[in-house]
Amino acid sequence: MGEVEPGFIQEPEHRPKLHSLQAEKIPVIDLSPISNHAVSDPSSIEGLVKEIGSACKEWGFFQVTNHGVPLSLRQNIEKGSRMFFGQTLEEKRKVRRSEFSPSGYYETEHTKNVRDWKEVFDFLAKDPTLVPLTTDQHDHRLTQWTNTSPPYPPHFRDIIEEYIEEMEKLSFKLMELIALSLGLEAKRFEEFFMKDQTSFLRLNHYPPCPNPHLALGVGRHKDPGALTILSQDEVEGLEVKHKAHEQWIRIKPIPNAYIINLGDIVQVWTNDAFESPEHRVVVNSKKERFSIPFFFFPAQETEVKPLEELINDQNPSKYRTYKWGKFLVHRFNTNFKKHKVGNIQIHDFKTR
Ligand SMILES: O=C(O)CCC(=O)C(=O)O
Ligand SMILES: [Fe+2]
Repeated sequence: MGEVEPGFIQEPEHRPKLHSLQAEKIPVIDLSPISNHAVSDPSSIEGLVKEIGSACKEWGFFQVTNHGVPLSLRQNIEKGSRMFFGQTLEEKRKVRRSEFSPSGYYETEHTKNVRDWKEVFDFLAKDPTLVPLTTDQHDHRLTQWTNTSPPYPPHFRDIIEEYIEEMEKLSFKLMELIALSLGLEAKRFEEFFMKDQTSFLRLNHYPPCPNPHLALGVGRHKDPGALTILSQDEVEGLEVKHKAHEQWIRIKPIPNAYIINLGDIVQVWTNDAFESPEHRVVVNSKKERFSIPFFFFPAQETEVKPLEELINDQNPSKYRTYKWGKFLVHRFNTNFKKHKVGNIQIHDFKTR
């Protein structure tokens, strides 16, 4: 990626300030009380559940330490990602994603119709992943997405698969803590993910950018799934918008911690008690940056709507039900090409 061509340039109001506020305040939560076992005795983890609940309420964004993911596995995948992106464009394009499956390499993603300053490799957690064939609400046919294997570095696919298993384990634990923090049973969310989840892992590479004040690594957006577990390297760039102050805040990398953010599905399930935070990635002119988000997505047939237990006459449902699979396929189709209209958003299902 050489010049900042017009397709990358953000409208003036969305261009980044290169000296943003530092987020010392983003909660850092120690998961050691649950890192080696499932959440069996809620009373032993009351403090932790409270911390999770307030982090979700105030930010929808937090970091976790002592999360139980082996460091060696993280180092292996980070090294593999550097080696993969270090290849020539010609090599990487041999494993390009296609119109028929989102897995593979691509460097033309658009967020809100502006091109992102990044290149990406996507890998599905389940191979095959079952999804609707079309976005048409009345079309019940399904299709399968399958993975594209990165041929280099050697054994990279095995490393990715092993890493995804750890991401899934951590996601289930976090969803249990979130459920408890809402006064629900720990396993309340499990059914949506046990069979046919549509999660995927993304390797992001943000090359140095000659005009970092004009472009973004990823434009402002909310993640559409239930939650995201992000590994970022030591180069800063991720920014989150604080709900109350409306300011962009830079997340300071903590070595070996993971950044967790809630996605739109949790916002709908909780009827806006927890919100999915808007975030973006700023690039810089000197250093390249790598990150690895895991997007925890439910099964395609999931009907997303506020949970019965969390709505009542005083707090009626704010959303119409939508089918996750249709939403996902809609997103995939619009991200793949530049479109005149914006992406589908949970806002489209808002009733009040
Ligand atoms: O690279 C990052 O720090 C975050 C990337 C991100 O927000 C995304 O891929 O959805
Ligand atoms: Fe994101």
